[in-house]
Amino acid sequence: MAAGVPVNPLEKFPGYTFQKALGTGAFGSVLLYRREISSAGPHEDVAVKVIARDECADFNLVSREVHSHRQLVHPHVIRFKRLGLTPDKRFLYMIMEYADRGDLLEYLRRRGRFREHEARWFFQQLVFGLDYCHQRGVVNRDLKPENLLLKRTPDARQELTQGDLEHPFNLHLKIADFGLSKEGVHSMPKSRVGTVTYMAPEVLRAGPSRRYDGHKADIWSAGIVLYVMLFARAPFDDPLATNDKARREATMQQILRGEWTAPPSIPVAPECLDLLRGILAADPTVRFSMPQIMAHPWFSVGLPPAALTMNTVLVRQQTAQPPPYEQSVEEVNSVLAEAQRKGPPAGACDGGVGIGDMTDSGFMTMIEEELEEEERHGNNPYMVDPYSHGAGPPPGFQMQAALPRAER
Ligand SMILES: Nc1ncnc2c1ncn2[C@@H]1O[C@H](COP(=O)(O)OP(=O)(O)OP(=O)(O)O)[C@@H](O)[C@H]1O
Repeated sequence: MAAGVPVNPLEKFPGYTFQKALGTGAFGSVLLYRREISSAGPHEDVAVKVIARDECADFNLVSREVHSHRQLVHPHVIRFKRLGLTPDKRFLYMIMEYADRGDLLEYLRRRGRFREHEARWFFQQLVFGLDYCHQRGVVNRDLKPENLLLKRTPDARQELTQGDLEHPFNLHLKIADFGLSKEGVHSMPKSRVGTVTYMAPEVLRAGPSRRYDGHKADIWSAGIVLYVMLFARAPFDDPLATNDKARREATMQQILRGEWTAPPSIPVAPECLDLLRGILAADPTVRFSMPQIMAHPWFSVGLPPAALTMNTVLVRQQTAQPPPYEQSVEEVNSVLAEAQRKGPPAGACDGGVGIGDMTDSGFMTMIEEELEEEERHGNNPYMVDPYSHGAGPPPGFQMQAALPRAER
């Protein structure tokens, strides 16, 4: 639980019953609640992200996350439901759809690398979710297995005693975490954000005078996710580096050189390698676009033809008639405005997890404003030391072979 976040911040809310804490991120804690839909019976489980309203909260990021996320209504995107302030006004909360099977990284750890058709199943879902976000004008910029959540399909729930419920085909993948996303006119961001392992070369090279196309950068990250699912290791990495900083530097250099290979000990179909080569092309102008990925023979196996046009139809419908949002944009803006006004502090932020600190993967999440500030001071933001914010490397931090998640 993030520092200062009460055990049950919604305790005064009728109809909400606290279940358990789900985890802690850079900007708050996520809690599981059961919400009554009607007093007679039906209920739904929701994930509630709680963010302290003190100096730990960066309202630009929160506002960006909420506005990007709110408008995305798709089977492969976690649904945003509502934003509010706790009755004591000390915490912002964001109510979202709950994904009950954890994240893709944990799942990979539990199950080991996926077989090709299993990796394809998740990759297809990721691509459909991402393509939808792009068509709605939102680039994610932080795609990684930790931000891809899994939820049992409704059928799987009905067959509780049947077979392997943890089988990939019983799981739906949903993109979560739009904290680093950008919308519309900003879709050519000029900054580097995201987690190094999943960052495209042009993102590492970006600067105030060097913009990059966030769509192509997201496609690169999706390609890294596919590689990780197939081979249970990252394509760019130096596991033998003596320390985390050296490892990060080596990873960045490898990404910039754009050199990667598939482990010969794990054979995959030539079409699969062809797709990976198209996506992990260092030059974003020749990198596969969404339509190229969707038309690729490895990708389209098992898909009904209608699947390929589903997003275009959905986006057209949602543009003509906005989907039923739980909360109007005016209500969201008024919560954000109230949250930004001076109010009672929510308590000390001893989590040390401010901008620029270590992420799950032990790499730094680089936030644009900070990087631009670095450049204004003549520093190379590429060289920003993730430990310079006083956090230091997490105690006992050690990357596992390929799929690291540091203890918080
Ligand atoms: N909708 C959700 N359903 C189920 N679990 C969730 C949901 N949203 C977040 N979680 C879990 O809660 C934890 C914290 O999530 P959060 O989005 O705050 O941070 P993060 O993605 O881990 O980190 P960061 O925000 O620093 O990238 C994660 O372990 C995540 O898997």
